[in-house]
Order: sequence, then structure tokens, then C-alpha cells
Amino acid sequence: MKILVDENMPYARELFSRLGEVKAVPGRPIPVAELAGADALMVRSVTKVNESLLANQSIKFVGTATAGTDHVDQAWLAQAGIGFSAAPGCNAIAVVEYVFSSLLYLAERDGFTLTDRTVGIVGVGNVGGRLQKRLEALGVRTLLCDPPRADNGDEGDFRTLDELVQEADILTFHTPLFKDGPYKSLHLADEALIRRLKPGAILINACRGPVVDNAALLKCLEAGQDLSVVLDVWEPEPDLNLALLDKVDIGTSHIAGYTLEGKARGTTQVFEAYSKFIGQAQQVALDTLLPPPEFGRITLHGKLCQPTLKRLVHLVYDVRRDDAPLRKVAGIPGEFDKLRKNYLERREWSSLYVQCDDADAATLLKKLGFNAVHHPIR
Ligand SMILES: NC(=O)C1=CN([C@@H]2O[C@H](COP(=O)(O)OP(=O)(O)OC[C@H]3O[C@@H](n4cnc5c(N)ncnc54)[C@H](O)[C@@H]3O)[C@@H](O)[C@H]2O)C=CC1
Ligand SMILES: O=C(O)C(=O)[C@H](O)COP(=O)(O)O
Repeated sequence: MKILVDENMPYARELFSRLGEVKAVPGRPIPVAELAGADALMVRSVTKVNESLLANQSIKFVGTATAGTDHVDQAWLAQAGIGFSAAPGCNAIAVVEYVFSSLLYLAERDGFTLTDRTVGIVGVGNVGGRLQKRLEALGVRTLLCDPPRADNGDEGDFRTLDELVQEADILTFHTPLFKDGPYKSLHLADEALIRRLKPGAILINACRGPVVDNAALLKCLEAGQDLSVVLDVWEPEPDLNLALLDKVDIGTSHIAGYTLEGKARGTTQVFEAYSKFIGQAQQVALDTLLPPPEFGRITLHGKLCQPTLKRLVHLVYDVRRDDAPLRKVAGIPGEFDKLRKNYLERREWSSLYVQCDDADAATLLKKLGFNAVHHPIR
């Protein structure tokens, strides 16, 4: 059995070689000749999977180690009898921690307190839902917009996008990219929406580039609109608009989901799905794969205030470490993908064991996702 895996999928060789012969290949562009005789294809978001790639090939299963699936023509796979699995939620924690890292940086830079701000979350799924919980644990007011969930009768105080635009100081997008249909999200943030944002608002896009109309955003920023912007994703990728990068406050190379844990979960989820597909179902415990983190243990004295939380969050992951390298190489062909391929190891907050002498600090840090304990420190 021949299994093709994207070369940017940690632990793929280790796991898939339990099932057959593994060949690691680049995802953009994928070497089409390697598809010959292959039984399964494991991709990331950069590989377009459709009829033109797979017609008349031997592939029987496609896995994508990603949450988003807009690069995969699932309807064509289904009618061609090809099995499919994505990795829902694999990197949701990573995206939430990217958003927090960005907000805590902007709060320090601009001198505001997060608990004085209202955060509008557009798309309340794996990412948006976890973001809501962590923000609310911190005492930040959130407003939620998710028409598919609202129409489904899901529990929750769902508002219209218009209400969020009117009321939110921070608007953050976490929807899939739908190019059409009842829940079309292509250019959900168009020029009219961007213009109506509150003065001094923060706009974050860490889902898919085209959810925000990048040309319109640039137009508004060039016109001097009072708006801070965090973009992890671009329209288009990898050839992002350099003038826009120059205007945004934080710009990164589509790495919001790139914690080691997030990527490893993506690999294990598609591995488990494929092993089940071929009748050899098996489970993988994530902690048997992951190395020890760079920072293992820290003690925290006293209460948890915003500046302390910021220092703790940035000890694990400071988003500026990904902003600077993009500004340095953007526009050079191949460099956007190289930043992603050679991504410096990044861990999730849960990798940090925080011993607190204050019980409330420990409780809050635990709710936020740190591995925190209350323990009197002498
Ligand atoms: N930058 C990065 O590295 C990453 C980006 N993503 C992107 O973020 C998206 C969201 O990720 P998850 O939360 O894991 O997906 P999810 O599928 O768990 O949640 C998406 C939510 O968006 C809602 N939604 C759909 N259309 C909407 C619309 N038009 N308006 C408002 N809400 C809408 C859905 O009902 C759902 O609740 C993914 O589809 C992917 O494209 C995900 C992970 C990493
Ligand atoms: O999971 C998703 O959806 C993402 O956007 C991934 O984090 C993107 O990573 P790649 O698949 O492009 O490496």
C-alpha cells in the first residue's frame, strides 16, 4: 500500500508507516507523478483536491490534516467513491492562543484593558466557541454571530453580524470559506462593513483570507480609517498584497493553527480515520508523540493581572515572532511557504505548568487553558 503524505505533517511517517509505504511530498505544487499507484493521499490546506488532480488515479482515500476543507471538492470525491476525512477542531486551541497573544500585545501597546472591551466572534464553532469560553473566563464581554447555528436552533445568544459591527470593539472572524450558498462567507467583511466598524476597532482574520475583502480593507486603511488589523490569512495566498501587509498591525503567514499539538492532532485524526477506513482501526495518544516543551514549569506569586497574563502568554507564544519574519521576506517568491515549512516549534499554553500561591490565579489560569495548580510557595 502506498500512502502519500504532505511533507509538513509532523509524525506522518511514523504513524502511516504502520499501514504501508509512506512517501512525503510537497503540497504546493504537489508532484502529480507521485500519485501513480498510490492508495491514499494526506494533504494540508495548500493542495487543491478535485477532479483535475485525482480523475483516473488509484487514490481511494483523501485525508486533510486541517480544520478548513475549502481546498477539497468533497462532492466530487463522494461521487467518485473516494473516502474522505478532515481533522475538525485539531488546531482550534492554537488559533485561540494566537488571538489572545495578538490582543494582549495590542492592549499593552495601546494602553487598554481587555475587560473594558466587547469582542464580536463571527463563527462560533471549534475556534470561536473556545475563544468565547476563554474570553468570558477572563471577564471579557462577547457577542456571537453564527447564522447556521442560530438557524439550527442551537443554544446561545446569537446576534446578527450588523449588531456585532455596531457594538463590538474587536471583531474576529472564525468561519469556513463558503464561496456561495445560504451562509456565503466570501467577503463577509466587505467595504461597507469595514467602514461601519467603531472608531479604534480591531479587526482580526485568522480563518480564510477571502472572508475579508483585502482590496476594500486596504482602501479603508489608506483612507486613514481608525482601525487596527491582525491578519493571519490573506487574499490571495501565498502572493499577499504587500501594501496591505505594510498597513496591518500584525501580519503572519497563515500559522495561527501551527502549534505542535495542533499539527500533531491533525495528523493523528486523519491517521485514525484512514486506519478505520481500511479496517485496521487504531487510536493514538498525543502525549506519546510530543517532546517535552521548552519551558516546563514556572511559579507565579500573587494575583493574576493583565500585564502578568500577557507575560505568561508571551512566554509560551508571542505573535511578533511570526510578524517580523513575514515582513522581511514577503514578496520574494517561495518565502511565504518556506516560513510555514520551517516553522519554529510552538507549544500550547497547556504545556506550561504554573504553580500559583494565589488560589484565584490558579483557578483562572486553569480556565484559560494553562496547566495551573494552587500550591503555597515558600
Ligand atoms: N489560520 C489558521 O491557521 C486556521 C484557520 N482555520 C479556519 O477557520 C475556520 C473555522 O475553524 P473551526 O472553528 O475549527 O471550524 P468549525 O467548523 O468548527 O466552526 C465554524 C463555525 O462557523 C459557522 N459559520 C459558517 N458560516 C458562517 C457564516 N456565514 N457566518 C457566521 N458563522 C458561520 C459555522 O456554523 C460553525 O459554527 C476553518 O474553516 C478554517 O478555514 C482553522 C484552523 C486554523
Ligand atoms: O486547519 C486549517 O484550516 C488551517 O488553516 C491550517 O492551520 C493551515 O495549515 P496548512 O494546512 O496550510 O499547513
